[in-house]
Amino acid sequence: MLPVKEIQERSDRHPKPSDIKFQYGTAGFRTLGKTLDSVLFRVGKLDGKTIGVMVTASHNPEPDNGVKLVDPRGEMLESSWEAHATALANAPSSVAFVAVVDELVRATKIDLSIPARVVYARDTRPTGPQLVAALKDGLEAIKAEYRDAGVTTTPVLHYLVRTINTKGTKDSYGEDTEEGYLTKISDAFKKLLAGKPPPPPLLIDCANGVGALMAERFKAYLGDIFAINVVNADLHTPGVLNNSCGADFVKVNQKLPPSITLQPGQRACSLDGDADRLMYYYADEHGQFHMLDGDKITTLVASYIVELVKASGLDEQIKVGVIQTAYANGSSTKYLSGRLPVKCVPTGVKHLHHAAEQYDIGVYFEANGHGTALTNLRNIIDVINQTVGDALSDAFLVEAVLAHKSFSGVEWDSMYCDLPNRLVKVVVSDRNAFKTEDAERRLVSPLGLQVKVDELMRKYGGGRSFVRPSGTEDVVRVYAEAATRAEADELAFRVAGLVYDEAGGDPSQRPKEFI
Ligand SMILES: CC(=O)N[C@H]1[C@@H](OP(=O)(O)O)O[C@H](CO)[C@@H](O)[C@@H]1O
Ligand SMILES: [Mg+2]
Repeated sequence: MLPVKEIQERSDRHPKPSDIKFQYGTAGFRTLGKTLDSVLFRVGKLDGKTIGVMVTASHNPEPDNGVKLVDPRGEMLESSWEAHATALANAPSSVAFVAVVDELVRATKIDLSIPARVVYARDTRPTGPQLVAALKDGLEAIKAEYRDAGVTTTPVLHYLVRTINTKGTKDSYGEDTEEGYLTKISDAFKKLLAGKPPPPPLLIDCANGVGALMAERFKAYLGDIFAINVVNADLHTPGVLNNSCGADFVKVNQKLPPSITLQPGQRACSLDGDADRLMYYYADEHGQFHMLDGDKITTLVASYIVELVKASGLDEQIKVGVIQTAYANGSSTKYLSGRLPVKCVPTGVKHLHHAAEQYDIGVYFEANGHGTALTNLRNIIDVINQTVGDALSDAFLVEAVLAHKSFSGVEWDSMYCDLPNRLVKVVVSDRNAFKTEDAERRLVSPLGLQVKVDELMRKYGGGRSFVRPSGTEDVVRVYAEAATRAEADELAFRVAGLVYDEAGGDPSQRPKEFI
């Protein structure tokens, strides 16, 4: 029996704002932190097994917050559950909410005699404690068993969910503690590096977010085999989170955070606000900045794995594949396609991860640095978080591969040369009017718009552009790449102008850079 009265009474304390319709986007619910209280109260009611709830808005500005749900395997929520989560979040009243819970229990045959189990964590955002309190209230209303993992990274929470659910089984993934996580990854990294000269010290920009806590803790576990230098680790000053630093800043601006100076030849990396995203970069001999994004990481790691598999003579038995999204740089796709199967899927780690599982070894990184490799190779398997992209463990993997190949940033970067590209946001009145097919590479709606995009593309040799609605922000994104910087910009701004006009944008507000 559902404790209806209890749920209803407590739900009344967390009313849903009537003017908001919550959407489960590319990476969960995400919006201004202060509007999310009712969502947090409601999201815990999902399953009989241990699931995870991560309160974070990742690379978004500090006032935003959000919630990511982690399935019992420690992976991103199955899409079938997203509809349930959305229905729960949008029930207009506590009475309607109870009815949705009731319907969910019946439709998915949840056994109410087994208490729901939830482990939750939050990043360092100021709205985190209040949202966690709402979540706790919701969990108590349904008499769930819960564990508070405190302030930690998204990958640690994914790790905890997997270890809790596999505890004592043959699939045991490790100790269900932060120490277990740190030990597992650092031990495997040390084994991978055995016999190789230690990599040069690595500067890690933690975006003034929770990744700093974990990076600091790793130091003790890495001993003297690998030195890390943690910067942008201010967890106290208001407003600094993801501000002019972190993975998103580097990717979007294609430049160093102003707080960082690199010596010629030095390599460094940036995490995002919940440490599941990684951008690498280095300074060349003239001190010039070069970015090594998710596509470069895919290329480095996948090529290395292909070499290992070939060297072991197992290339007939072990299927290695790469998964990308439409945002992958065309040059990376070209380079990789000549060497192994490459598949394109819609944006969002949940799509990439599930596609990667179809291979014996599946490597995926979004261009913006979310990713991991799912593999059966011992040592590699342990250094990489198998549940979700994990910026710190990904960085260790990169360092290990570079050490094995005796590569510096220069050799890594020269595997292929990025096509100049531009990403533009277009604010429209209804982004849901934009619908896509072919892994988001083509528009099916608004009708006729794709034909016009195609016409523009044909004018640029090697040009490629596509339009899709964002799943995390209220905008439509336009991506373009072409042979030169100027052409990539021109194509992107032309397509952006087209989208703006087609969507009925106000001519007086039209951004001046749109052509
Ligand atoms: C172009 C781009 O960078 N899109 C990002 C962004 O998704 P959108 O659906 O494009 O808003 O946020 C996602 C979650 O963090 C991330 O997985 C994805 O790569
Ligand atoms: Mg993130």
